[in-house]
Amino acid sequence: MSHFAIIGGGAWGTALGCLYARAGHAPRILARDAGTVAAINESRRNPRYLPDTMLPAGLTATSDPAKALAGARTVLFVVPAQSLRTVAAELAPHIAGDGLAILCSKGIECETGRFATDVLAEVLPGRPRAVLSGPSFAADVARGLPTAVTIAAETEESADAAARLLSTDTFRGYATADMRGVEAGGALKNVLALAAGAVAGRGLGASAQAAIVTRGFVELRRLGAALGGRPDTLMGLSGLGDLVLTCSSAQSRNFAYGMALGRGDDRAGLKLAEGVFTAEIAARLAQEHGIDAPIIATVAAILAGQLDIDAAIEALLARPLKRETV
Ligand SMILES: NC(=O)C1=CN([C@@H]2O[C@H](COP(=O)(O)OP(=O)(O)OC[C@H]3O[C@@H](n4cnc5c(N)ncnc54)[C@H](O)[C@@H]3O)[C@@H](O)[C@H]2O)C=CC1
Ligand SMILES: O=C(CO)COP(=O)(O)O
Repeated sequence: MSHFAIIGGGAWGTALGCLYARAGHAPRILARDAGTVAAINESRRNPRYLPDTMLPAGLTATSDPAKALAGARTVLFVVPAQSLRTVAAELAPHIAGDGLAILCSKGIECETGRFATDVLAEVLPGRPRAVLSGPSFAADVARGLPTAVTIAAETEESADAAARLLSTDTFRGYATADMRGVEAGGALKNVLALAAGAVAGRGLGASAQAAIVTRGFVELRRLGAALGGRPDTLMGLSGLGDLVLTCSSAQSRNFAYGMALGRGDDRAGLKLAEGVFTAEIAARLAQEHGIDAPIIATVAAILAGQLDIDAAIEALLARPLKRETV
C-alpha cells in the first residue's frame, strides 16, 4: 500500500480520504483550515464540509505541506479548479519528481482557458498525471456506497495502473488514455447542471427538464470533442454518467445553485458550484471553436446578469426550427 496525500479538506477530499483509509492507503489530508484539521484528527469529523460522516481511524489531516507530502507517491488534488494553480505551485517543492499527480477537481481555469491537467503539467513539470472523474457524490463515496468513475492517464498502461491503484471494493475505476475527454466531461456537466436546476427551480416541468439535459448533452459532446476529447469518452461515466447524476438531484451543488437561480432566491452562502466559474469560459471556448452551444451560452449570460431566466427561456424556444442532430 502507498501513502496518499490528499490536497483539500473539503467534501470530496474528505470522502476520498475515507475511501482510501478503508482501503489501507494511510491517506493524509492537507487542509488550510486549522479547525478542520483538528476536527478530523480529534473528533473523526469534518463538520464544515462533510458533517454526517464518522471518519475512519486511518484518515489524518495536517495543515503542514511537508508533513502531508512526506513519502507520498500519490497526490490527489481536490481543491476548487480556480485555486489549483496557486495550490499546486506552492506544493511543487514537496512533491517527488515521480509522484503521481491525480486531478480530482472539475473545472477549466477561467483566466487562461487552460484545462486543469495542463495547469498541473505547467506547475509540476515532469510528474506523471491522471484524472479521476465521474458520477460520485462525496456523501455516497464517504458512506462506502457502490460508485464507478473513469480514471484517465497519459497512456493506456499508466491509466490501467492508476485505475488499479484508485479502485477499491466499492469504488470501480474504468481506465482510459483520454485525459482531455474525461476532464472536459467533468467540467462541462457542471454548467449543464446549473441549467437543469434552473429549469426545475422555475417549475418548468419534467418534459423541459428532459429536453435541457438531452440538448445539453449534445453541447457537451460537441464542445468536448472540439476541445480534444474522444466522442466515446463523453458517452461514458465522466460525460453522460456525471450529467445524469448532477442534472437529476438537488444533492448536486450545481443543480441546487441552478434551482436558486430559477426561483430567484438569494445565492449568497451556497456551497461551491464549479459550473458558475466554468460557464463563461466554456461559452467562450465554444464560440472560438465554432460550436453551437446555446444552453451553455445562456447559462453564462444569466450568471453575468445579461439575461433573466424568463427572457432566456423565450430566446431558447424562439430559435429557428431545425433538423435534430445529436
Ligand atoms: N463534492 C463532491 O461530491 C465532488 C466534488 N468534486 C470536485 O472536487 C473539487 C472540490 O470540491 P469539494 O471538496 O466538494 O469542495 P468544498 O467546497 O467542499 O471544499 C473545497 C476545499 O478546498 C479548500 N480550498 C478552497 N480554496 C482554496 C485555496 N485557494 N487554497 C487551498 N485550499 C482551498 C477549502 O478550504 C476546502 O477544504 C471541485 O472541483 C468539485 O467539482 C468532484 C467529485 C465529487
Ligand atoms: O461532481 C459531482 C458528482 O459527480 C458533484 O457535483 P456537485 O459539485 O454539483 O455537487
